[in-house]
Amino acid sequence: MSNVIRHFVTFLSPRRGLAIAFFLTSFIELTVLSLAPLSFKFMIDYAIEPGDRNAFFLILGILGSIGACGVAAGLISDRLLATILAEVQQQLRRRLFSHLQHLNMERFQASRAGEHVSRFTVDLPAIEGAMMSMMTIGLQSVAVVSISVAILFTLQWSMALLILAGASLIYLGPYLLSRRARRVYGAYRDELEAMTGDVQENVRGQMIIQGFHVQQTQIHKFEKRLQQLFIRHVHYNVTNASLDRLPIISLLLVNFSIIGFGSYLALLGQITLGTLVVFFTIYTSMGNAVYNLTAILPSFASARVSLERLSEMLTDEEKQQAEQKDSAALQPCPEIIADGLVFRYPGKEPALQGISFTIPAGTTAAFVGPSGSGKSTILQLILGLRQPSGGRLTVGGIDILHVDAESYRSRVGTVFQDSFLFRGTVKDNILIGRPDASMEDVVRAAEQASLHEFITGLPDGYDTAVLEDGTNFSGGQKQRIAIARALLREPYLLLLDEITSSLDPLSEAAVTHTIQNRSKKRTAVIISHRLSVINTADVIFVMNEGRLVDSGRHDELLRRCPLYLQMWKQQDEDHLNMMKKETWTS
Ligand SMILES: Nc1ncnc2c1ncn2[C@@H]1O[C@H](COP(=O)(O)OP(=O)(O)OP(=O)(O)O)[C@@H](O)[C@H]1O
Repeated sequence: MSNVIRHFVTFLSPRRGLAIAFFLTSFIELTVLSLAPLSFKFMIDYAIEPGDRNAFFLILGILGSIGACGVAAGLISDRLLATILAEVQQQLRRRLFSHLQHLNMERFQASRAGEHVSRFTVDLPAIEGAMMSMMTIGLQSVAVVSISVAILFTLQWSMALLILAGASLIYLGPYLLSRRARRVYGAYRDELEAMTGDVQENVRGQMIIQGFHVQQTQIHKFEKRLQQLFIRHVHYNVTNASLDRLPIISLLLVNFSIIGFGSYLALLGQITLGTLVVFFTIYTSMGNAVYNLTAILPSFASARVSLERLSEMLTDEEKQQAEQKDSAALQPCPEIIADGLVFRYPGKEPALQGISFTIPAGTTAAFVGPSGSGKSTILQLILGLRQPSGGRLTVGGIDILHVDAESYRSRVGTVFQDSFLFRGTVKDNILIGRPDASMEDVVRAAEQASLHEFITGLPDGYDTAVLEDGTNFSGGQKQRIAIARALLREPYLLLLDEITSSLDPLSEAAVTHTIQNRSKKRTAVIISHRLSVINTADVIFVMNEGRLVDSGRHDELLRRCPLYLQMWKQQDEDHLNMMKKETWTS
């Protein structure tokens, strides 16, 4: 609990002024609330018992004025709290989203589909709920209990002691249960997250699910997930109910003892009737306060689980400050040097096994090889999305291990195998390459990617809406938008991963021409299964099973590299077969 409160205090510190105003107004309200039971004593002992009407009206007037102050302070504190909580949520959402933008690829791939979304939809609201409880019920209950204890001890110590012991008993049960509750909440949350991930994956894969007509298999798989979730859900509800029930039982027991002991003291004449009424009233409000405190324990346990899940984000900024990065910007025509490069995906055999190569400044290099030979991995290492497990990789003299992603990638244009489009317009999607580019630059990039004519043929041209995942565009169109995006950046280093796989032969020829007709400032690295795209590259690296087996120009490799020759012949054969098929069908 103290850990949770410590975090909450950290969240409050940037808005210290608001927080102080809130605590001040709350203090006024709570003091009024806590002292309210004393009014009975004054009424009974100074007005009702002596039968003094003047004293009655005086006490009533004073009580009314104090009460009005309390209500006004309460209203102000509500408004302050609403602002504080909204600001804290806003800040946490901002930090979480920004943290998400800087997660490395390994972390993304190790996470489940629903994990990151549930940080926003489950964990942040849980933290807000607990903060709200702490600053309303928690604060109120602690104040009521402290003030009540002080009053009770000034009135009669033995009664006060008994009430204090009783109040501790009410709190004890839930406190002991809280560790188990945290475990149960965490397990339930994990299962809920897995279910969200399943639903997300199912929605994204609907085309395949319906295409293969495997809905029943999906329902069956989801049923299994629901069964696991059901067990966790029952545990969750039982724990919640126990956290509620235990204090009620303790409250009844303590009620019984206090009524007996208090009445006995009054019977012996050791306390006045007014004092007895005050004791009962204070005990009732104090019992309620303690009960309320126990009622917010589940939200604290839940917030603790959420804070643990967000711990990566909360420590992120400190880590970033600790890391020393090379913020040197990429120079034109960078030379790329790999020396004994090793890379291993977690829990797998090395995908790259000690690769060394040099891509001279301003040249076009191509990586070819069978599927799974490690080509895309090299590209991701050059881009700095992954860090080498061994060896050294420098781009334009910058060691990729210490590169500052922002300054380095600002001059790198990349087209990935999967040409992802964001919701927005075609223009927005191209502008991702360089948000401050002019419309002329956008059109030029689109022309270079053989896209301009297609866009101007659309009803809304560059302002045509792109739906989620770019579902209203074909694979080839998406790929050309992604190419325009990369070219718009005017990159010093161009990285292209299978960019022509979805293009028709005409677009392929046009795009290939654009890329090979490079500016003097650019180095390009191309991965392609289509050797026709890369046969004019300055240097071609042939990969097989994570190793570099040969390198050279197209003609040289055809003469001396059996694997390259085999791939070339295979491609020729495929091409001929395709031509024959087309002639036959036409
Ligand atoms: N995210 C990943 N997690 C684990 N292993 C991976 C991951 N990505 C690739 N691999 C493995 O690393 C090896 C190299 O993969 P890579 O994608 O670099 O090959 P590639 O030559 O680009 O293949 P392709 O031509 O089919 O795209 C393969 O054995 C692959 O299974």
